[in-house]
Amino acid sequence: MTTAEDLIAAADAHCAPTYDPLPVVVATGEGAWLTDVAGRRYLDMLAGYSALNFGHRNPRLIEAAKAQLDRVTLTSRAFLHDRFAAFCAELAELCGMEMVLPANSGAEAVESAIKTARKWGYRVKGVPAEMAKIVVAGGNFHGRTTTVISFSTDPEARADFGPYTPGFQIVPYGDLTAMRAALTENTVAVLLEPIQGESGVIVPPEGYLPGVRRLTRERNVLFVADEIQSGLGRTGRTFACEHEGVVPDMYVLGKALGGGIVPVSAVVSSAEVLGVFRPGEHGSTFGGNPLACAVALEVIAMLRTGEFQARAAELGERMHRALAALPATGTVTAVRGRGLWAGLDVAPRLGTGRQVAERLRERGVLAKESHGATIRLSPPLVVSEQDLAWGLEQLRAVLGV
Ligand SMILES: Cc1ncc(COP(=O)(O)O)c(C=O)c1O
Repeated sequence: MTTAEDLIAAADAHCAPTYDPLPVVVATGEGAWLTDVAGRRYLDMLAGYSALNFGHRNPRLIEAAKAQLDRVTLTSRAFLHDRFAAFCAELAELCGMEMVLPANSGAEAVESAIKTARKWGYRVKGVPAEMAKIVVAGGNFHGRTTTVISFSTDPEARADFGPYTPGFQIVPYGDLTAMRAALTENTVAVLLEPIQGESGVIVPPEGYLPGVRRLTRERNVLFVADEIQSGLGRTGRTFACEHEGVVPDMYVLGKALGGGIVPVSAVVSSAEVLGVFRPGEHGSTFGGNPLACAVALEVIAMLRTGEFQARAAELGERMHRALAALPATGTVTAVRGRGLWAGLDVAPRLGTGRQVAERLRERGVLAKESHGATIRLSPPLVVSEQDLAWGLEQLRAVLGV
């Protein structure tokens, strides 16, 4: 039998070393649980960075995917297929918008949103050629492509990948005064995560998102919400923006939209904004493919029930109540988050976030560190109350409380 050690060594030998995965080799998954090649079970408290909101191999999604596999899987956009119109219409409706630009990965959708905002700036707002500016926040994470890392403030993500794409201005996250000062007549968009995921689950101060909405409306600037990680139920609402009653001009979606089965992403906006394109100006061979549409349609139908959002809100409240007790123990210096999503900063005496993640793994819980001392928790929204409580018990045991 091939052991986990053999498989890890083979992956190390043949895969570009862009990741440093925990030493576990998964063989199967179901709901909130993964099983490794030796048959050991782990509670998945990461859920593919929120791509698995509906759990591993969700039966409804598997059924939708299998049915579509038996019909047609790819046409490219050269021909329409019979799931495409429904996918666009239903996703637009879920977002309270009118049009969809389909893509595959999160970064591709962010790139598409940037291109959309620039076209809109030149064709609708009347910004002079090559002058469009997009305002983004410090600590952002929007993906790994060259344009997207051009405005990253994370040296690790950015170093040695230049030359960088111009046209972006970085302001501190959560600072409305800085945002107001940054908006000029050539600003076409503000691009923000309503909660910053990769940075450690940073929730902006109350009033920030409505303030950005007000400012962008006053200055005729598009408010682009990257809800790739925060959206589709994770925070207890369909969109994180909803917690403050904010409706952006554009949503960027990905991850959970494909139910953890197929990569699906999209830009969703008004007909005025997405209608700026003409055929030939943008495209994607796999964007909106039949398999992606079939799975995403089922994801949308599941979100329409409101069941997953309610579950994230209820279990999230329990989780945050349990986590809120940790700072008093001196093991954790800060707890942040919303819904079934949390970032904890571990006290330095407990070691690095990575070391804590390793100790969690030894106890049967998979979670991931981010940036040194932070541990992120984002279990599938289908996790049972008992399993979640067990996972949090393992966390307390690792912290020694
Ligand atoms: C907010 C946000 N935007 C964009 C991305 C990039 O998505 P992908 O990895 O699918 O390109 C991520 C991924 O973590 C994300 O969290």
